[in-house]
Amino acid sequence: MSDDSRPSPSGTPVAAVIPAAGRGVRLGPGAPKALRALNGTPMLIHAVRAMAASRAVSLVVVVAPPDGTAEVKTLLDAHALPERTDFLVVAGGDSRQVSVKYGLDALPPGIDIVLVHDAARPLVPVDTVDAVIEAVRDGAPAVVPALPLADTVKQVEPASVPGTPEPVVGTPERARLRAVQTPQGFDRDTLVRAHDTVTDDVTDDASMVERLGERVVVVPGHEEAFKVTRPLDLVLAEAVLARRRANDGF
Ligand SMILES: Nc1ccn([C@@H]2O[C@H](COP(=O)(O)OP(=O)(O)OP(=O)(O)O)[C@@H](O)[C@H]2O)c(=O)n1
Ligand SMILES: C[C@](O)(CO)[C@H](O)COP(=O)(O)O
Repeated sequence: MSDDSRPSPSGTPVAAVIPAAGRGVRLGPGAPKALRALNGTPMLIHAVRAMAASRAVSLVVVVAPPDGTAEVKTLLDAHALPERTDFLVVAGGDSRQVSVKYGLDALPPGIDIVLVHDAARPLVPVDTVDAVIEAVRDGAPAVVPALPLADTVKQVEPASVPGTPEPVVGTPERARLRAVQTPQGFDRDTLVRAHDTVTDDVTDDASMVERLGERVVVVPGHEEAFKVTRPLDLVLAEAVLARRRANDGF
């Protein structure tokens, strides 16, 4: 998986926090989403390999389902992972935000850049990971990979009577919208401050940094960094893996 011929990027060590404690309700009944198999390998292992494929990443912290830390440790031991990377497993919380916080709390000193990467985005290419790291090293306190939208987006109000159509109240200019992926990359102190300060419910870490008034920038995301959320996404993920196998024997 990792290409050890790739030169190691210079700079401070980078850690990746992988929130993997969700249940995967939208995927349907079964094991916690991160532990479900893609091409015979747990989604989480694909995500861990995607982070460890970057030669800049020296530590991966997996935030496991609270009742699944032993199982996750066993999985990490059972799968071939780069020896140059260290791994830690901690228990997650009730929301993604809390799970990420628990991952941050486990980071040792000496890590200056932190990636936060969904276990549910198992197929992000290493070039995207490295592009995020590079942008943080270039001085941005927060970096998100993102893609332009294919669909037009409408803003709605809740329906006045449940079950009836929702009124549309606006159409944001699509050219200025981006669909945001992970890994999101941060200056560690900035991200820790955001998690210590912001109490609103948010759906990504960068929006916490935005609330601090700090600069957040976008780098190009990748279509293979999509989030496995609903059953059709599993079909797409298997197809991407089959294409990779056909192309380069992955
Ligand atoms: N309490 C939680 C909830 C989510 N996550 C993680 O956050 C990532 C993105 O969340 P999402 O895709 O929404 O996963 P789930 O919360 O599992 O999905 P659902 O909302 O369908 O239950 C996933 O890797 C998930 O494991 C987490 O670590 N802790
Ligand atoms: C962090 C994220 O993947 C960026 O698109 C997304 O916001 C996670 O959202 P979810 O509510 O956990 O599905």
